[in-house]
Amino acid sequence: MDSRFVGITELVEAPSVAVVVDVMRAFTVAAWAFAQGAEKIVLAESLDEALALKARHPDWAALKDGPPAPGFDMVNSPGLLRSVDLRGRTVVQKTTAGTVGALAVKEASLVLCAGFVVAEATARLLRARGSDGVTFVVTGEDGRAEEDLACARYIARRVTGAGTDAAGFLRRAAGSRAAAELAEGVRQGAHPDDVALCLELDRFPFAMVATSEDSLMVLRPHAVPSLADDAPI
Ligand SMILES: O=C(O)[C@H](CS(=O)(=O)O)OP(=O)(O)O
Ligand SMILES: [Mg+2]
Repeated sequence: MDSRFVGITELVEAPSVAVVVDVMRAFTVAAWAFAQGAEKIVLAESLDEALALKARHPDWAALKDGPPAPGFDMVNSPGLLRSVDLRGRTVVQKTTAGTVGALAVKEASLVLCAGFVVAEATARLLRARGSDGVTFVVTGEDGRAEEDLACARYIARRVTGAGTDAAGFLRRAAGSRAAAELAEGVRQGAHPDDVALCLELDRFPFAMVATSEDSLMVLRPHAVPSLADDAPI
């Protein structure tokens, strides 16, 4: 498999297969939202669009990064989200990096959103699809965020090679600027457990697939194929 690792601004044309990586924290949060029962996540283009969607659908739950804000129900923190009951709910998510990265590749034929918590499921889905080339969108810090690069490279290795040791990749992510900022309280809307939760390898058994639905980009959990189906097709 040919893997490319690019920042959001380096995307010139829609890749065929895109894995959009945001470890801290958008796609760790998205995975927790599904674990808490959310049916789907609508990725909003802007804060205004998120609020407009919420106004049109008052039963939806709107989520943004940074501090809490009027009109939004939740912030972009896995530690805070893990105690929220989201059964059957639609979540609208808008963050600085993760959701922007996913929307930047909305024309791709397959868009997966990922972090360490869904790494193996993501790799297995790519393996099952037999994808020749995968573009990993490293959403943080113009493509240089250590936590996203480490996760992207780990997933790429898991697609092609068995038995990749995760420890070095997780260490690299733990030493990232994002981890330090979360630990030091620089990033708002955070819980003390956020870094640890973002570094929980394979916490969830599903991948996350984004598709266009009624002109919105919608993220849903996707059960991965069983081991028996793992050979490329
Ligand atoms: O909530 C986060 O951790 C970040 C916010 S920022 O990029 O540090 O301002 O958003 P995300 O899109 O989840 O990286
Ligand atoms: Mg990030």
